[in-house]
Amino acid sequence: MSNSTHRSPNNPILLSDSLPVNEARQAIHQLVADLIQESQQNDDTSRIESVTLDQAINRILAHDLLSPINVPAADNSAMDGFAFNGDCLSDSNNELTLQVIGTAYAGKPFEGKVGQGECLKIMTGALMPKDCDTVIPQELTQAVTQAPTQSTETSVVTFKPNQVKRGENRRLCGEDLQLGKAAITAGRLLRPSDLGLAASLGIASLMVHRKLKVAILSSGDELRPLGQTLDLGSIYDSNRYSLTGLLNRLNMEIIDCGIVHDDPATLKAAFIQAASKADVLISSGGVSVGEADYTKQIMQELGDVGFWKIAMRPGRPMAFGVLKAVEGQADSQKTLFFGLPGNPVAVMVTFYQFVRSALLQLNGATQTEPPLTQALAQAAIRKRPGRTEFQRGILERGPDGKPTVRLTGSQGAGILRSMSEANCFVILDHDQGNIAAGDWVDVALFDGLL
Ligand SMILES: Nc1nc2c(c(=O)[nH]1)N[C@H]1C(S)=C(S)[C@@H](COP(=O)(O)OP(=O)(O)OC[C@H]3O[C@@H](n4cnc5c(N)ncnc54)[C@H](O)[C@@H]3O)O[C@H]1N2
Ligand code: MOO
Repeated sequence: MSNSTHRSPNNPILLSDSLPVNEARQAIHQLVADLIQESQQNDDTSRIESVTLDQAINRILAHDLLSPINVPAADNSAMDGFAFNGDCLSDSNNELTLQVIGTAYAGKPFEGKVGQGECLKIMTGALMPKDCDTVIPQELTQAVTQAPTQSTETSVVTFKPNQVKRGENRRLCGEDLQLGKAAITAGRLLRPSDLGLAASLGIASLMVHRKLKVAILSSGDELRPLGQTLDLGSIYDSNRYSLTGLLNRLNMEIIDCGIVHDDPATLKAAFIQAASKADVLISSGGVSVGEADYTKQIMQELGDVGFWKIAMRPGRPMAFGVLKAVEGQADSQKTLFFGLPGNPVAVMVTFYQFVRSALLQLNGATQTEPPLTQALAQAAIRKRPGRTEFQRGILERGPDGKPTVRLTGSQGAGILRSMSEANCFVILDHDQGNIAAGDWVDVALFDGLL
């Protein structure tokens, strides 16, 4: 990371009492950009690997994928119907009659010549004969068999010449993809359609950025692992499981560092260990005012980490910066660090708002922002201006067909059920005040479908 003050997580601007969400996002984006630049200078080719298409979903394409062929490879029919030369078309409403001289099937082209007054029965996907440029769909024609003993190949079809325009219902060579042009550009988070597209080009494997190694740990004396009986005041560690789910959805390689208790030496050892193995470390808990003091001290020794109070709810306290695997060593491997607040909903909100985009950016993705949509609030929502709020909601279609959203009950930062029952965040802007029933609000869906 650069030592320039404006890029440091400890920048004085960032220490303002409440940092607006957008400024926090910008600072994270800049630091990640610096880390990427550094690794490019080191010419780190180990960050790229080849994977077969069945392993490529949710990976990030490392180089432009150039098409080795035209798609389609030749002009072909987009409809089941009759192919002919458009010279015979006109604005006339009078029936035109063409002689059917053969059939072209997908994968079995017609090799003969189609002359004036003639046409060819053609199936969707079949190659267009070179004399033909237009296809009339079968349902717009009437087949007239010339003589009961003759086959369809010698029958005629009639249709109105004003029902189709020259060149219609034909897919042109290269109209989908052109030979040598980028079919998918570098930085794409690969979706099912991209895998299909690569396969349609005959490409069986893709060069992708290697999975990021993301270490996770939970900090807190009250935390117990699953399987242990709870004593008074202790709770099960749920954050590591929410984080595991979030990271699996992004196809990251997870290094689970377990629960670390509130002891400076243990915490420091855990951070050093995680930093020596991982590209990114995400911890939860231990960043609020009371607890941050010794965490701050450790962070200062291990790297450059800022402790932020962000103008958002939930997710107000958060630590962010870089850690080094070896204390005080300038060229030690750098690990991006997110110290998320301990409250279970705050963990998921801060992951959504800050960590997700940073991981995608660090992993080479060009499009890192999740899409937003809008819905009508089913009921009034209380909101104080001066902070961004991430309420949990259910997006559904209202009786008039318009998208509406309702909140999932109590919205406390520790109430994980409010997340579990929701299918979206209702995002209320920094300057936004109370919302009235029927107002439009921003909504971010949890699930991507295609
Ligand atoms: N005086 C102040 N107190 C607090 C402030 C503040 O600004 N001033 N901020 C509050 C907010 S907002 C949050 S969020 C929390 C964040 O504190 P920590 O990050 O130090 O988190 P903890 O205190 O460790 O835990 C908070 C809460 O979450 C539970 N927790 C923690 N880890 C886990 C886990 N892995 N699985 C399940 N639940 C977990 C923990 O038991 C606490 O109930 O600080 C406020 N206080
Ligand atoms: O903002 Mo805290 O992060 O409420 O949970």
